[in-house]
Amino acid sequence: MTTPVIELSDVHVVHKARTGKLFRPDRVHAVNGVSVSVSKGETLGLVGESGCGKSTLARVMVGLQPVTSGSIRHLGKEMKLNERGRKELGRAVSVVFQDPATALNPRMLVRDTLLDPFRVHGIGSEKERTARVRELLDLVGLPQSALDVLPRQISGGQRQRVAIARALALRPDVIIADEPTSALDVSVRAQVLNLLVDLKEELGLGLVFISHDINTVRFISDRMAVMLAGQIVETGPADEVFNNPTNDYTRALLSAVPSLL
Ligand SMILES: Nc1ncnc2c1ncn2[C@@H]1O[C@H](COP(=O)(O)OP(=O)(O)OP(=O)(O)O)[C@@H](O)[C@H]1O
Repeated sequence: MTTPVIELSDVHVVHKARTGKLFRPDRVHAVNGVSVSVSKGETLGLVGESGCGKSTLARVMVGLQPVTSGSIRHLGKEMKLNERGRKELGRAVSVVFQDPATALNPRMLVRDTLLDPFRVHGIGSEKERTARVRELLDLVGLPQSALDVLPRQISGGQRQRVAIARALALRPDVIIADEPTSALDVSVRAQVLNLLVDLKEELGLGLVFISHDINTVRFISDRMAVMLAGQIVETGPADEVFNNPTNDYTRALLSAVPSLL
């Protein structure tokens, strides 16, 4: 078996609650003992309803969220979440967020948005950076003329392609796509999903696809993990989970019965 690119073991994250209302717990156990991994060339689908801890888990994987306990390994090496470890994880794993309208700087030309990761990490000469930026546009199916526009001058689907290009800039091993199509028009959702799948295959990436929609997760994933209240309650090959769910909550998601939780 190949070494997973990212492997989390028994990760816990406890947030301090945002408001200290009466009768409301002052702590939220957002991730409660999660062990999960993703390998190169594999799509792991993470499904669960709003508030179950998916985004917190995504932030852990990219090194942005300190963990209360548990370990994170990158290519078998345990990562300490100090400045160096965070930087290493941040290069190996990148994220595509839900809404490209807010994820992209509205005042930055696409060219500068794509050059930014190289500038921040001090990588390459100006000429090498420009060549790589042109390559990135090709990879995500955008014309070179897109370099000189602002995010608001292109469509939502094109903006998400820019966000995907930026996520690919530093040649990560893993891309985390956190509800990457929910803010887009229905008509362009399938195109963006197909682009992610094509890129995963072409570049041998690990892809973590996060969604509350189990049907989309099944369509895109090799393996699926179902999350409920900070825990993974079911995991396995996507078709198996979809066709023979063993957990009641997975069954509820599949039959689209509104959950009372
Ligand atoms: N920085 C934070 N401080 C305090 N509580 C937080 C913080 N981030 C998340 N939470 C809480 O932790 C729980 C899990 O949130 P998280 O955003 O990870 O879930 P999610 O499944 O991604 O939800 P959504 O799909 O709505 O983003 C929620 O109860 C949320 O309110």
